[in-house]
Amino acid sequence: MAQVKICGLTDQGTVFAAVEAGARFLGFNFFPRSPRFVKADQVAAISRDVPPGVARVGLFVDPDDAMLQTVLSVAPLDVIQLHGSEPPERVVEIKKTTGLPVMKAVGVAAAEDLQALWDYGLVADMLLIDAKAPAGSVLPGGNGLRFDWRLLAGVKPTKPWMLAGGLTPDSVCEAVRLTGAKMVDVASGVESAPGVKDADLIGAFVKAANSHE
Ligand SMILES: O=C(O)c1ccccc1N[C@@H]1O[C@H](COP(=O)(O)O)[C@@H](O)[C@H]1O
Repeated sequence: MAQVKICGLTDQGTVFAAVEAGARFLGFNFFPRSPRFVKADQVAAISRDVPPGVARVGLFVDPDDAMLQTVLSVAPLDVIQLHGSEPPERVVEIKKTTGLPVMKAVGVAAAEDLQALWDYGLVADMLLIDAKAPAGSVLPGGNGLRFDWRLLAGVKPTKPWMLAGGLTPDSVCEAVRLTGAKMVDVASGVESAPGVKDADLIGAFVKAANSHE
């Protein structure tokens, strides 16, 4: 059984669908170039009735302090997800300036990429292990790409971590089995078109993530 984060929610209906399905993390994407981008005031409106125990995660890509302050002055967030090339010192700064826990994304394509898990494990509160975006991609994540999950065999990060990258209702159970992930994150795998979440797929994803012992 793995806890689920549904990332890239933009409307009340799918926030409700994710909560109803049992998602424990709701992701709101503040990267302007993403098809899942959502404005802070919209997040404030659609996340108002989120029950206790469900964390609202703000996804940022190399944000400056002004951007973080602007968003946080409007949108109620519980966790900051950093999905850019923020170095460890910047993770420390953002934790300090926002006062929120930070989940740092680490892109993995090969065994050598795993070193970053130890580096960021020293400073971040949580880690997000995602497929590394191909060079030249517009999006550093959310591309529906997976990595070779066998790379994580025997790897025990020092901080709580989520598995991400190309997960779908059909693949998430196998991903959890192979990696031992206790938390999983999905964006494109529960959409009917880029940026358009599908309540049935969200339900199927959470059910599949929970079906592994
Ligand atoms: O979803 C996006 O548009 C996005 C944009 C920029 C950075 C990260 C993004 N999404 C994150 O990427 C992973 C995997 O997504 P997918 O399931 O493969 O589509 C996930 O952690 C999202 O939070």
